[in-house]
Amino acid sequence: MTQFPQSFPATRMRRLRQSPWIRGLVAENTLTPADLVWAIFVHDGEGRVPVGSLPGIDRLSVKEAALTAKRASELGIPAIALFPYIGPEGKDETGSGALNPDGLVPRALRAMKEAAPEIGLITDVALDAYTTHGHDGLLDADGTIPNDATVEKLVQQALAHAAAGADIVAPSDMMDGRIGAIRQAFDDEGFTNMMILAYAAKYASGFYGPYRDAIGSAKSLKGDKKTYQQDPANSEEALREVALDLAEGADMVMVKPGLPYLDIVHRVSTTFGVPTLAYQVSGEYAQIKAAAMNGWIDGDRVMMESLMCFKRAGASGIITYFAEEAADKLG
Ligand SMILES: NCc1[nH]cc(CCC(=O)O)c1CC(=O)O
Ligand SMILES: [Mg+2]
Repeated sequence: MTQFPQSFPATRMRRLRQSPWIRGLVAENTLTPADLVWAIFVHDGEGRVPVGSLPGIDRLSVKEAALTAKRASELGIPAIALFPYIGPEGKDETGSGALNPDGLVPRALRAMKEAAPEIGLITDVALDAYTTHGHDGLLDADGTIPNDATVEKLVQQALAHAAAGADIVAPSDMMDGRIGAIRQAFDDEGFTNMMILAYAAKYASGFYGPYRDAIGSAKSLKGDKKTYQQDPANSEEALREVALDLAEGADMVMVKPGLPYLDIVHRVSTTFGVPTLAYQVSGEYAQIKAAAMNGWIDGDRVMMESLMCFKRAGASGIITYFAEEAADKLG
């Protein structure tokens, strides 16, 4: 522990806070558009469709997604994470739509790559958007989510994304062993340079509410995800999860949700020293927007403060629905 021999009045901490230039000079952390990953929703229809529980966020057609990739490039945002809205007609019991090499996500990937090849594209590997029951995996008759059978599906989904031009796949399902299985399949198929961002420490959280609305799984979700996502009471467990995913071949790890879990972000980044991303999830975005719309907080200020806090905690980057707004302000 550092020693602090200073004492008042020789030391006055307020000297370094007296004007913007000195505050800027001594700032310990910075936030730039390069820290942001823009989370977007894509749909199979035309144009943009607002998501009621995420004010300012629309589901985007493939065409709009391509324009968004160009916009990201203009704003200096390095990467986009895309999440599909799949209507009832595209869902089934086993989530077979997730494996379709010409499905919505592969088509969006191709269009976005063509529009802005300089932007990194990150896909969500999980079955929840595609299953009638809304779980990230398969669902057995007795209500269990079978681990190993689910992993086989996820491998196929990840391969479809890689073939369509994804730069990073991000398995968000929390099955055991899926990172190793995906890495093995990538190596077998020649996708040696595919990056894997593991949602290593993902908690069973109430903060995902608006997202499930956005991808069309809110109404269909049977039960909860507590048998595969982590218990919010635990942090040692998060370190074990991260260690396993790194050993299995993850290049980067993610902690999710974000703000309420900054202690986990900090512990992971200091313990492992690997790129650690944090996901400012839908419920966090919605809280800030709702309070701002009521005039209870200054929305812009709280947006920027929340993003800076991720950096201070040790995040290498932040997946956020605020990416466009924040990058615009920072630009
Ligand atoms: N594969 C599921 C997935 N991927 C990203 C989110 C949540 C993101 C958010 O709330 O913004 C979820 C939701 C869940 O686990 O139920
Ligand atoms: Mg795990």
